[in-house]
Amino acid sequence: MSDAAAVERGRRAVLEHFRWIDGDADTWSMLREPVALRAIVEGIAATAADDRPDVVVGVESRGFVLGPAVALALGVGFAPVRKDGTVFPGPVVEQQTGPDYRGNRRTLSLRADLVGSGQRVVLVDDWVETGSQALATAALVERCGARLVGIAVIVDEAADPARAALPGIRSLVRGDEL
Ligand SMILES: O=P(O)(O)OC[C@H]1O[C@H](OP(=O)(O)OP(=O)(O)O)[C@H](O)[C@@H]1O
Repeated sequence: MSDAAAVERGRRAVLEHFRWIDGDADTWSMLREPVALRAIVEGIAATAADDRPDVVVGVESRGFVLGPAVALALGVGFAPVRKDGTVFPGPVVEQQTGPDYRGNRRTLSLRADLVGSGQRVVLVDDWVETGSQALATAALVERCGARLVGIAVIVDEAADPARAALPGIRSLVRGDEL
């Protein structure tokens, strides 16, 4: 069972600190305040705990901030999903995304030696909208012989087609609450 009190503390922190800035979502300011940062990290971890991950993955760049913190809270390790042909030594699998919320297509990469065959993987990020990056991450994880069993984010604004194709999305708030 997830820790409902921790999820609620995370949710309150997001609703208190979230801002729109010139029409763009600001999910950085909420991480600046230490009590909110802890509440958000622990809240995401509480939502993800039921998925019993062996490893957390996070997509560059906001997933690199939240992912390791949530992994620490869950007592598991972290593996990065990098974007767009960056130097990434080791046995790498690559996957192109569909158009994201800005219409951009990305090439995501994951090191196959960091995700073990048969492992349960949870994706941690700040936001899911079109689901393009989450879908590509699911494909990468599968090609490593593992399985994406859940997605844990601050904000769930997932489009219906992506939601149907993805594992369960757990979030602190929905997009229409912001
Ligand atoms: O559901 P989607 O349409 O794929 O969008 C969600 C993704 O987009 C955002 O990242 P962004 O590409 O803005 O990169 P950033 O974290 O470097 O700002 C967000 O952090 C997710 O990773």
